[in-house]
Amino acid sequence: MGVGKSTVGELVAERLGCAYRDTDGDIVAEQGRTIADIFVDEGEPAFRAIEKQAVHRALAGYDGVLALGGGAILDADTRALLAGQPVVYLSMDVEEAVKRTGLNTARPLLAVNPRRQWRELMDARRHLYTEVATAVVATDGRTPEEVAQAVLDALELKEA
Ligand SMILES: Nc1ncnc2c1ncn2[C@@H]1O[C@H](COP(=O)(O)OP(=O)(O)O)[C@@H](O)[C@H]1O
Ligand SMILES: O=C(O)C1=C[C@@H](OP(=O)(O)O)[C@@H](O)[C@H](O)C1
Ligand SMILES: [Mg+2]
Repeated sequence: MGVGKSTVGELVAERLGCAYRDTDGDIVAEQGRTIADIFVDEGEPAFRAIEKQAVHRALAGYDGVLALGGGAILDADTRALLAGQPVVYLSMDVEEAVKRTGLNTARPLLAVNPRRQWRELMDARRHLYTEVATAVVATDGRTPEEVAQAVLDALELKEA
């Protein structure tokens, strides 16, 4: 969360001259409410069910860059769907995470103590990010443009 998937995903798509979509954006458009409101109204399990459908719909016949929400890979079917696709895991350390997400209330899972909650989520999820990733790109100390370039390099893709 907050590592730059949405920001960098869009930049990578621009450079490749291909489509871009973000499953959180799709969910907000389809539901007509924010991610935070879905969590408050219906809870995390309901959000995960909506998210799973959104990822499956987004990937069907898709040719472009897709930014996922950070928790999408908690679902085993979603992880299976990602197998065989180029998947980039963007990483950062906890201090960078707090800088990028700390004052923002859009991410309900970081709402109370962002440093502790981010660390706990990463401890629970790191192995899943590693499992689905075909490339890992560190984002600490890099601008979004530099991260986008590192993603293209890691995937051995050239700008359009
Ligand atoms: N490389 C970077 N360096 C500094 N800030 C960044 C970087 N990438 C993204 N950000 C900022 O961090 C915040 C979270 O980015 P976002 O793309 O929404 O992350 P994600 O989709 O992974 O949660 C945004 O305010 C964004 O502008
Ligand atoms: O990691 C998570 O569980 C979540 C990440 C968020 O997306 P970003 O990773 O784009 O912030 C969003 O889907 C929701 O707040 C839950
Ligand atoms: Mg995002």
